[in-house]
Amino acid sequence: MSLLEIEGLRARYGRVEVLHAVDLRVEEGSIVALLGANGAGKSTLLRAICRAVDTSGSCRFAGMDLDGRSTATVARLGIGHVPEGRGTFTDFSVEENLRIGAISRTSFRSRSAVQTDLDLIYETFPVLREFRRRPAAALSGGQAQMLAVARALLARPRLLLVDEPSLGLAPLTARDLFERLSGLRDAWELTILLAEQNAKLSLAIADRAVLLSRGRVVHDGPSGDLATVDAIHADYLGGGAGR
Ligand SMILES: Nc1ncnc2c1ncn2[C@@H]1O[C@H](COP(=O)(O)OP(=O)(O)OP(=O)(O)O)[C@@H](O)[C@H]1O
Repeated sequence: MSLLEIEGLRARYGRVEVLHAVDLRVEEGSIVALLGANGAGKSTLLRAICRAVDTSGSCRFAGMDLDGRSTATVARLGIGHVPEGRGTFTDFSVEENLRIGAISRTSFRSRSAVQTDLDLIYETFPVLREFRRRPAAALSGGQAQMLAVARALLARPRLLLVDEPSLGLAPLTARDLFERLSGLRDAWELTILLAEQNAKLSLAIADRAVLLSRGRVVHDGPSGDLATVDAIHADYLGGGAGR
């Protein structure tokens, strides 16, 4: 059984369908890159998994049917979402943002477990420790992206959905962030579904790549395969982002 099993998933905004019968499997412990040009449907697919958009079709997480569940329930079941644009509370301090991430679990996990995870976050992202009393608004783009990922981790998700983390980052900053993301898999026993336009960065850390084009999966294969690289080139040159 895969951790995430999606079959025939459709999603729409109002009357416009933007995902058309998408099939996708994500194995536990893997990193899967969800690639595609602007408007391909990557963000919508992540929102559909979180039940934040009108969907039909089958979506199962750890064997549980997500149909009819609320976004909050999906989060409690163990799916963390780092949305495009980060979604941190800019007036709050870095540490307040992190503690907000842990709220969903404080009822059943002790405060010391949260503190242990905070320490682990600060080991992984030392700059967040350094700036923990600063407002999130004062962080650079790369630091803000680290905070967004870190905040999602504090809910202890099994599956982390990360939307376009490289957006707006300088190339070196983006590479550093992706290397950290890759390291999180082991340290946090995570499975990661990474929606990205930047194919090169994503393929460097992913086990598998799924290519979306106009709301359909047009390729699904190991990230190191030539067929995968060819499919991405063809799609991006054909009408895509060309990065
Ligand atoms: N809130 C919305 N209301 C209506 N249409 C939307 C909405 N969000 C996205 N869309 C449309 O859905 C389609 C898929 O968009 P989506 O944002 O999922 O693509 P994407 O692959 O994530 O693109 P990008 O890389 O630019 O973020 C696009 O045609 C887009 O215009």
